[in-house]
Amino acid sequence: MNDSLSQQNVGFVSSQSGLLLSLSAIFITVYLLCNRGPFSKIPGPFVAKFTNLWEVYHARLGQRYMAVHKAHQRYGPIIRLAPNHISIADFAAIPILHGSGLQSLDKSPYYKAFISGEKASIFSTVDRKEHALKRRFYTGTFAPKTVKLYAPSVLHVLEKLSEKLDKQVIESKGQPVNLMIYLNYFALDALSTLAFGSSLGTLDRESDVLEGGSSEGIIKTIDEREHRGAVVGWSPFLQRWGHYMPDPFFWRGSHDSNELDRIARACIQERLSSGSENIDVLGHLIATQQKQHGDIDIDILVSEAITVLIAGTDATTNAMTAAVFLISTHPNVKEALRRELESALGKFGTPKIEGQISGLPYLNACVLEVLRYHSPTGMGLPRVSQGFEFRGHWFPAGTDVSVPTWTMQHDPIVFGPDPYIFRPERWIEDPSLIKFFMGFSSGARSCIGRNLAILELKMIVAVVFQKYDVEPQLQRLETVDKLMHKPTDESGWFTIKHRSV
Ligand code: HEM
Repeated sequence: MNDSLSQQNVGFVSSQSGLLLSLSAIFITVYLLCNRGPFSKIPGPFVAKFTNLWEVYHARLGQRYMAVHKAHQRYGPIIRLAPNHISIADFAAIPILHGSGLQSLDKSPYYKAFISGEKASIFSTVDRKEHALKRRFYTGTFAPKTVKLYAPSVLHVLEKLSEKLDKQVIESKGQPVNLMIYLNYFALDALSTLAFGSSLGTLDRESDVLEGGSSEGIIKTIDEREHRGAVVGWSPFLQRWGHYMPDPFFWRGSHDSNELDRIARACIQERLSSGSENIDVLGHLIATQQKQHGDIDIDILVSEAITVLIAGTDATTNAMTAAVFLISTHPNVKEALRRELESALGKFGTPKIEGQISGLPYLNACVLEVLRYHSPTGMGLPRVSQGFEFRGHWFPAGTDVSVPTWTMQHDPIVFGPDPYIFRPERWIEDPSLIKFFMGFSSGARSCIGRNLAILELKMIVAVVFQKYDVEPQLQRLETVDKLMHKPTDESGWFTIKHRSV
């Protein structure tokens, strides 16, 4: 009896000391993480000191940009978002992170989550040298004077969109219409016309279901791929093992990607055998490949054409939807815009050539303000430090660093006391604000499609507000943050009628 009691005592004492040891180990680890290491003085959400799950969690909720913004408001301009990721809300950090040429930093391994298949694209490749080679492939493809040559193709798709909207005015009988889906069809058709040499024909069919693809359609496929990448990107564990997760969020949506690949390949093959010399993105890519390598590698052409389609469609659709929402809910802006458009295009007139709208200052200010206020790429774009000092902090090589785009585009020190107000006039009152515009990023990894994106945005805004009266269903623009910061589906519904004389 005494023996068993003393054995129990020994067991109790040893389990107590085990517990004590574990607690001490946890305490020491927490203490060391909080008080030692290069980032011990950098504040941030408490859990972010130990795990990248803080970022994964907010990305999965689709509100990461706002979580980062609130964290900056609470902890200051330099904060820790994960054990190895620091967010720097300071314009002075932009040239360090987003410099040109060899001054640029590698993209963070976050982007590996967007590699589909074997090869990384111009967007997803993280390595600077590999990227520089890919970027050379696009030399001149999206230069301002080249994009002007694409305008007739885009205007042709715009006419088709306008016909479909005319039909909707009659058929909807005043009930709300999903305008965002039509803008998405427009972006898909315009970009496939330019990049595949042949339109995906989504406006004609009023459907994004591809022949042989799943009934969910290509828009949902792109959206799911982006959201999945935007979540697993923050966690090397999920990048590797995510597709074994029971949650279908981590693996669905690959079927339509294969269909897109098949369609792009067929269009490109047809174009190559026809010998056509159309002036479009595909024509440029073929010519550059011949010049640089002397022959054609169809795998590269297919992969780049799909990259252009995916990179260009989603961001442009989001920006166009946000533009229609924001302008239609700001009557003063809408009236000022219509005055300018009418003086350039006549009453209810729509653009027939690009030159009619490219130089309109108020239209330009509206586009800049949409991209600032809504920020289609709201997140900080993560880069890998090569070792630099900033504001008294040392960021050793290998640290992930980013500048939070949405937060910076709402900085009251730069944009004045009303950064949360949609007010295009600010760009006309103070043209020097353009130095702080981050809509397309900057430096070596900035957007190659910005000239085309701006052209499409201006065309859509001109046609929608010259021809129609649109009214959103929601009172305010609701958004969700995936890879892109986008209007929710509900924000895309509008009633639409012709403008009365
Ligand atoms: C309003 C529309 C658009 C916005 C706001 C936008 C924004 C951006 C931003 C911020 C980046 C940098 C991404 C990063 O560093 O992670 C980027 C890159 C890129 N964009 Fe766009 N974009 C738009 C439209 C387009 C269009 C129309 C195209 C193609 C025709 C395009 C093609 C690309 C490509 C290929 C990259 C990767 C460039 C590189 O890494 O060298 N984008 N875009």
